[in-house]
Amino acid sequence: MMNDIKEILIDKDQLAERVRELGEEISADYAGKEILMIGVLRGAVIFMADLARAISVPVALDFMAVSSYGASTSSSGVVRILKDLDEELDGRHVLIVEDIIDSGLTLNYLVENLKSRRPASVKLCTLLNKPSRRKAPVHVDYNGFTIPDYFVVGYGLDFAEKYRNLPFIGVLKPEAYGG
Ligand SMILES: O=P(O)(O)OC[C@H]1O[C@H](OP(=O)(O)OP(=O)(O)O)[C@H](O)[C@@H]1O
Ligand code: HPA
Repeated sequence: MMNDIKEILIDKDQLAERVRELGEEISADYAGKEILMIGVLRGAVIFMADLARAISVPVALDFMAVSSYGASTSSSGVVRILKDLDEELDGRHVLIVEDIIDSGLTLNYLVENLKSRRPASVKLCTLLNKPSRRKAPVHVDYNGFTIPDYFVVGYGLDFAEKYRNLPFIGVLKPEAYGG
């Protein structure tokens, strides 16, 4: 797997430190409340597992699966719900957890979808943000790192289901995705 990586963009220690900071900020903002963390499968799982343990207020976990990419490096623009929530959102404080916001199409759709279920609040936390690629507006409440327009993998992020278990965020060599 390492042979396919051009450079390490964010190493393991930088990830751990930023997750700790986000956890502190979120814990302070939600003092006295309970958070329903909604992870967007599958990429957010690793970030979410670490972030949940960095938060000191009570959290409940639920997951949604949506798809807009398939085995491609650019979004098709069509968001499909593959798995819906098990929890009701009525009166809950929802924190959506994502690994990356790229075109914004996935989150633009998801935020509106979740708001329509009458939660007490909806906020968004993303590990990575590529604002230069935005096609649809998304309000980001908690942002781990703003990154340039590179196709990145690792720490949950994949290319065609590969590289999710790398412990860092790395830039994929173009030849690894046929570019
Ligand atoms: O801002 P956008 O352009 O919509 O892109 C962001 C979405 O794309 C990725 O998911 P993907 O569909 O690759 O699924 P995965 O999480 O299973 O890898 C990522 O996890 C976000 O959900
Ligand atoms: O850079 C990326 N890497 C992996 N998955 C993604 N989904 C949107 N952008 C990316």
